[in-house]
Amino acid sequence: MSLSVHFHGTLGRFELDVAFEAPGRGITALFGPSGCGKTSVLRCAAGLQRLNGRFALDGDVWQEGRTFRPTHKRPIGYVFQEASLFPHLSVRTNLLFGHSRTVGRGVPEHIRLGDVVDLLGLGHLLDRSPEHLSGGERQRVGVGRALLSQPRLLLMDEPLAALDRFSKEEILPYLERLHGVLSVPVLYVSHDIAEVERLADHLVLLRQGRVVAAGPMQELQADPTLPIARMPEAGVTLPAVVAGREDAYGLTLLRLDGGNLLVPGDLGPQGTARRARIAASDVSLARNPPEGSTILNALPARIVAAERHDDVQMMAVVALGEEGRGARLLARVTRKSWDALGLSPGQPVYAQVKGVALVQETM
Ligand SMILES: Nc1ncnc2c1ncn2[C@@H]1O[C@H](COP(=O)(O)OP(=O)(O)OP(=O)(O)O)[C@@H](O)[C@H]1O
Repeated sequence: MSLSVHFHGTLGRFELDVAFEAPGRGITALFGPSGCGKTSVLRCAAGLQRLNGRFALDGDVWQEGRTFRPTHKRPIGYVFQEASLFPHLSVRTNLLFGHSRTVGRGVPEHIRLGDVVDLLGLGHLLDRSPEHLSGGERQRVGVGRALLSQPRLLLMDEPLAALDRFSKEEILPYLERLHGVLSVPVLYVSHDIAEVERLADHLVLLRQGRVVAAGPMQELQADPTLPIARMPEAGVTLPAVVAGREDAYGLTLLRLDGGNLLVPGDLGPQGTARRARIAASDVSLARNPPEGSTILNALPARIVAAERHDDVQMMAVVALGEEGRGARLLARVTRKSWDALGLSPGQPVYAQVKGVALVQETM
């Protein structure tokens, strides 16, 4: 853990008291409903807002007691909802804007123009004017510009919120590549759970200025007591590796921790790393190996926890593998079948996976 965050104080009538630790690598998402304090935490991290508390990155203290490093002395890149690019400068010059103010003044260059151009697919746009870019392209330039200022921390505040669905889909794969390629940690604010699940490795759930839970994405997703498990789209995102093909049927075998899944399509050569999303509504439970079913995937697992979801449904957490030591899935099942099968935590079951949505490449 090398990002240590604690801010407390009041903003107008809003009380913020947020403390969490996060890894010094990868994307940490701050997620919660509108007005819960996400942007305020980011502004405090940037030094744009001063509340009491402490902020340290890799042991380097930016705020503590009377110590308060002003924004211009914090090695951060900040990406907002809309990139404010200079309209009279080319994309290349816009990209290099922060670069000249850091590398030009002796800051070591750990992120180079060529790397950013490759990562964000900007090669064909370099000589264009920002006025002739789509919304998604502008945001990619905004991200590139922030990275080229050689930040040690990237702050992203709803970077996709202003984009239409099509542009969002276009830019997401570029952002997905960020955490695989760069070692710069990212604090990422969003109120869109689908976006957060695609991008983040670590999650901080906020509510009314407080941290509800913080931890690795997978762990929090599989906690039936948290508000994200109550959302209709609840599910888990698991690391997976392509383990083989069934060419005759157009299927790919994906290896998860504790079990294998057959999924449609060509997901790349053996060994390709993927992120597989399995929705709670796509998992059902059986006490015996299912016979005569069209469902391809029935994985041995063990029930580890269960919560009543509503009047009709239960939310169960199952851990894959006969011993129940593997990855955890959520399963939303009716209370009626839960009772009829006499299910309870500790029992061995078969998790029937009806569908695997979103299978992304990770690098
Ligand atoms: N400088 C300020 N003065 C007074 N109130 C403030 C200030 N900054 C933030 N607030 C209040 O703090 C609360 C949290 O705001 P914040 O923008 O951090 O929430 P958020 O979770 O990012 O919301 P959204 O998702 O809608 O952007 C809001 O009620 C806001 O009005």
